[in-house]
Amino acid sequence: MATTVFQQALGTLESHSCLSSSGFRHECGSASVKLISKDFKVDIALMRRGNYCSKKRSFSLIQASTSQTTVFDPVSSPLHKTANDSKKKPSEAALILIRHGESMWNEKNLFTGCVDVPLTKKGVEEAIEAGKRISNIPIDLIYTSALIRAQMTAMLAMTQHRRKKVPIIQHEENEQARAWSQIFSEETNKQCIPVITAWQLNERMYGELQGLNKQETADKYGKEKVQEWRRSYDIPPPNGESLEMCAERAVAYFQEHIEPQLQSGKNVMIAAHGNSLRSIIMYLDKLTSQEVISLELSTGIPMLYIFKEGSFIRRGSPVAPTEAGVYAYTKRLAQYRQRLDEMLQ
Ligand SMILES: O=C(O)[C@@H](CO)OP(=O)(O)O
Repeated sequence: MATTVFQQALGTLESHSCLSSSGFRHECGSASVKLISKDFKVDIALMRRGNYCSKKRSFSLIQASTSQTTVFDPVSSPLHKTANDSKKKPSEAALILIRHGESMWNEKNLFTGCVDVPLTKKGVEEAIEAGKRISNIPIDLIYTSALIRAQMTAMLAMTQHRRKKVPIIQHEENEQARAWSQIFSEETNKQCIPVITAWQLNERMYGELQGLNKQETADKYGKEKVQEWRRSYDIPPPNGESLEMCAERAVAYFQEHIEPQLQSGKNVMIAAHGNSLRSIIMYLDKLTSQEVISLELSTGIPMLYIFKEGSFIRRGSPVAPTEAGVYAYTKRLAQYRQRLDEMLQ
């Protein structure tokens, strides 16, 4: 083979790194994981500096059926591993964050919060466009909020994915729901991506602003007051959640459920909301409560992070499915992309 995708990608790494640098701090802390028993209990001492630092967490790593799905993947398939590779633990994984596409209340400029509003036609198109941008990035597991706009976005984005795996919502609300949604073909199972819905990833609860027009609210209470409710870190809107309160559930969920998946080498996509994702990005990028004020997320724009050796490395937003810089950072991503090309030619 003449020039591999990896080699091409490496050639452009430098320029893309510059493009994706956003002024946020990228240095990451470290996480140490210690196995303390055979029943999957782990003790994770998160030694991160910043607002969520120095928290020692102890929890059971629940072996959800979703995390046990054995998937054929050009990157992780034993067919492509060398004897040496198979001994190594995966130390890197892709993490895609995506805010839902435009909702019907975004269009009407209404405070939405936890009200369960669907996408507009434009939102549907944004989700499909986002799917094209990430169509070459491996995804083993999808997390969404419990709200339809995030779920629609994840599903629509996956219609564009080149692996053509089928995203399947996991119904674990009770034993019957679990039993009735079982798949009885191992082969079919391998071609599915589990989608886990979690209320903890919902938009922050906007209290008594939900359903109010943003402009009319600013006219009534003053632009500064409304901006404080919308973007300050610790001032909640009337009877609603501040970003800090939203972070308490969203970041805790991320740390307890999603980080262990990344640590085990699973590539994850999270489809959620402006503020639940702002709180997660604050954690990933170690933003201060001042810095997060100016963090704005557009609807339907995917953001890629690489989780590597306990650190999150922000790669920015892929502008196109073949953008070399996206694949340059890790050899695994480059190999995945190359094998996809070979398989799907
Ligand atoms: O209305 C909302 O729920 C959010 C996101 O659309 O609005 P804001 O931009 O004020 O956080």
